Amino acid sequence: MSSSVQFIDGCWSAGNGKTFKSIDPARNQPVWSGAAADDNQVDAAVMAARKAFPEWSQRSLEERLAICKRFSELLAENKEELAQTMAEETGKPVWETRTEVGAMVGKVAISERAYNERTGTVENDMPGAKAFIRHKPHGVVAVYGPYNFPGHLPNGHIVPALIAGNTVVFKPSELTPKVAELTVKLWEKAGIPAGVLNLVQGEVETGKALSAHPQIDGLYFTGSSNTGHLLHKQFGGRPDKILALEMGGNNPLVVTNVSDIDATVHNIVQSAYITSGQRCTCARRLFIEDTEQGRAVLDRLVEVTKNIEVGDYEAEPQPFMGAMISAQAAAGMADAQSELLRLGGKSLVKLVHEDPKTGLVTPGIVDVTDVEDIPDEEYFGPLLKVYRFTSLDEAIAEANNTRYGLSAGILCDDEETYRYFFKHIRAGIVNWNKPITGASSAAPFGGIGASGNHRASAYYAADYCSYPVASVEADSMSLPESLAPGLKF
Ligand SMILES: NC(=O)c1ccc[n+]([C@@H]2O[C@H](COP(=O)([O-])OP(=O)(O)OC[C@H]3O[C@@H](n4cnc5c(N)ncnc54)[C@H](O)[C@@H]3O)[C@@H](O)[C@H]2O)c1
Ligand SMILES: O=CCC[C@H](NC(=O)CCC(=O)O)C(=O)O
Repeated sequence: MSSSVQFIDGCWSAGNGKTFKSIDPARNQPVWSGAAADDNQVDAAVMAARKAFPEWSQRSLEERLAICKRFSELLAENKEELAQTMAEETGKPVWETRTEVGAMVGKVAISERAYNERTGTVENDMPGAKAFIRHKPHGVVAVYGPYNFPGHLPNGHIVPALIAGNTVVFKPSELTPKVAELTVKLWEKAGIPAGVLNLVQGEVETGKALSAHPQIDGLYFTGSSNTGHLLHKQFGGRPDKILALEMGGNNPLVVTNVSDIDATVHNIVQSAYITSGQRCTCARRLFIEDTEQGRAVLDRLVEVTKNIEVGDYEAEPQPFMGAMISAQAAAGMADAQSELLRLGGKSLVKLVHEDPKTGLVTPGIVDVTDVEDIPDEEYFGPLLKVYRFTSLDEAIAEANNTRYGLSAGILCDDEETYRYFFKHIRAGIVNWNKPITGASSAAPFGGIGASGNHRASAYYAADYCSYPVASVEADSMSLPESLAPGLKF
């Protein structure tokens, strides 16, 4: 059991709340355990961030960046240890967790560029004065992370928030506390001043205490749509607080008129099954034209899917898919499959959760073409629903028939078809002949509908990390030549 797991005001201390633990889902072994932060500790973390804000926000951008750059170097130096810990806590194969650490390393340079380009200073001449656009940090912000990218996604809020001059209270997923602890230790080593970044570990109670704290100025959340909606309700009537929500999706991928069947299937597999289907951008619904060619794509997809390697994160050669986050999550996917079959879906590839003690699960495909009233749910795992269609308009209408709107894509040879799709599809990420996962940190990242609240992250995270200030400035004053009616001087 780790004893000092909370990082508050520059000091590590034990939690005063309930003990919780993380489990290696591939091997069913304990990884980490510690006590949660109770309400008083959450309060202490927020107040430490409040106290640290004036000094941190008044530092020059260069000074703040120097610490962030040192953090980025330390991430690179500690890549293997962090990637190994991510693999143990999430079950993701190490080839993938190394990529995740790489994305964290790259985030600092991208966020610096985004800060300058999107929230830098703009100066315009006007008669007898200058007009300026400048930006100021909000103050104390809470950052919530999900388990599927326990390093990269919270990092995508923390780095731009710190660059902009905010101070942060970080509440990681309770399923990946060790990754959070290691990451914050690297920030400490990088020289982050006391109180500027605080870590409160714990389960939902800790999250609730933080989101309800009156002294936070904003909350940046990446996680499920359910939790995001709860937070949105909680922030109702609080226009003074900034809330950025990055949530899930029920993402469609359309296939029509493709000549390279293997390339098509590769894009589908990368979209549906990477990270064992545990990416918010994963394809959940595959629309395939009911033609000879469409059927050939589907047959090949079934064949390739049956051969996808699933296994332990350290296995050599490496599997494409590791374990899901928990045995419970894997069982949930098997239940989702049963429900689709009960509703009339036809299994094309059976998702199998063989060992109930682990999160290891094989990928599945269910043909739901003839099923009515399919739940508009994000099944967060390797289960793909197939819809056979006869007209593109019908496919697009069904693709849009969701409360979500995160990612969408089309695989087709013809550019006109893509342009038409682009015009009619509703999502924050729309790709052509590429997987719909693997979004770039150098682009905005967010969805519409139940997927987000129009505060896109990644490159646009800079936007929600500060507020714009408009100023008209003149270094001297004089009476205008013509006065407004009714004024006498
Ligand atoms: N759009 C994106 O950028 C993005 C990226 C990754 C994951 N996701 C989504 O995240 C989900 C998986 O992550 P998860 O299961 O860890 O999400 P989650 O919503 O269960 O948890 C996210 C965080 O919120 C906290 N939390 C949970 N309930 C809370 C409450 N009532 N009040 C305050 N805090 C609370 C958790 O402790 C955790 O820290 C999927 O739905 C996925 O699509 C979205
Ligand atoms: O699970 C959700 C995130 C998936 C991932 N998106 C990003 O990495 C966005 C880029 C960023 O935040 O820097 C993906 O699209 O695979």
